[in-house]
Amino acid sequence: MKRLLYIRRASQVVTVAGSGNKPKTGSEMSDIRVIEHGGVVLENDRIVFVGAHGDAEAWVRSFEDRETDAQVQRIEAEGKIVLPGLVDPHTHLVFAGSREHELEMRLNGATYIEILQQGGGILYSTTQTRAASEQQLIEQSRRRLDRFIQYGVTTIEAKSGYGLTVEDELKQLRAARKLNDSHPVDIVSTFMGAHAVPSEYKANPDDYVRYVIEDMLPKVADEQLAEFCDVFCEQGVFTVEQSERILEAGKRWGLIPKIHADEIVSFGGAELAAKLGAISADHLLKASDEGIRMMAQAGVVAVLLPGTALYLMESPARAREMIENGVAVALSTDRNPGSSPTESLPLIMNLACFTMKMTPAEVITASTINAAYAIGRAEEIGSIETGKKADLVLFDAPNYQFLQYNFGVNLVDMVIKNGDIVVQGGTLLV
Ligand SMILES: N=CN[C@@H](CCC(=O)O)C(=O)O
Ligand SMILES: [Zn+2]
Repeated sequence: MKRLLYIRRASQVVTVAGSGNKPKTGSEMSDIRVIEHGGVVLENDRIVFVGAHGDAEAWVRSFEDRETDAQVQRIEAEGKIVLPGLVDPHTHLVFAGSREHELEMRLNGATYIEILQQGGGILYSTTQTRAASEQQLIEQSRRRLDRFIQYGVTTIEAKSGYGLTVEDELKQLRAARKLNDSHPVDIVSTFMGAHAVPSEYKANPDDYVRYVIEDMLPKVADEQLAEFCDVFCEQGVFTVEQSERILEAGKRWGLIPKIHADEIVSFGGAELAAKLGAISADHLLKASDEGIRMMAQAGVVAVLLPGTALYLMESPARAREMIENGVAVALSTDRNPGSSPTESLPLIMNLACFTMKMTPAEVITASTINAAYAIGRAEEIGSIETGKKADLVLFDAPNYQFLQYNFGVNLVDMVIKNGDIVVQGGTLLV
């Protein structure tokens, strides 16, 4: 028997359609294709119709005439807006513990990199993650996923990078895979063995680079545990040359490059992303003019993380210059234990408006279709178009601007994942 879910009379359906086969750039980022008083019809896990109310009613009636034993569940969405399920293209989901003790260190003047170089930061989380079992990682990360979906996020990318040994990196990636199989949020995995140089290699960072290339990458590829390879390319972490070696090796194993680029200093990360044809370069607080120009030309998506800039008390990335120069911009929480402990992508969307001067329409593009491009999923998710996955979020808002106008509140009313209602009235059902 066929089963339809029909969301009717939404005050707006924000489809974010029309990107063709590339991310939205420049003025396209403002073109979010809103249908006033619209409806969306889902059949099992697919979108089968989207349009104005009258057309949606006619479509469903004709369907019911044809399929007399079909089940149609109607969801009244008056006063609400419907968006594609939000996509978070940069998280460090799987780790153990937390680092609240670092907040006061930073308030007293210690920098993020100084804390890392003293064995704290990423290395502190590495110690905790190494000590945790795969099952413990799954349990801690599942709670984070539950919060993600309550904020309307239906797909995330998740990186390894708190193991920094073969076994512990594999443990993180296997945990992500099991979570993907058991939780409604879809997880796309990235191998990030080059997140920091572990203490045991402090004196010989190049040996660690070799270890990542020769010992970690083949195993990750062999178990098909990741689609992307990422590197923290930063002064005091991995040099441009080391990053290039790792990402080129990743490519040889079929992993698509991503880069943590120009976060703390202008370091050539954006330029390297363009040179390697990376799918995204992320952070970019200190990206150079030339780096921005090269990214636009090479079609590298800029994944911007304004929550991290705020948390590190730094100026945010130059989103306006990027958009004006033709770079496709996406947004992310950067969920991690040390520089962005939040699952609230809607808060990040607020921050993108208020700290980077992105408009509400650009922010929606950046959190849906462009984010989907940043993780190679744009054919399936990121917009409300027939044939795409039935991943939707309904916000208790009369129009899309209302989302950015309100600040730090969760307006999610309903989340539909693969055609199933998983959040209703803001409450998690699964
Ligand atoms: N900058 C490097 N990595 C993470 C932070 C990881 C951590 O501090 O634990 C980031 O993207 O912000
Ligand atoms: Zn990160």
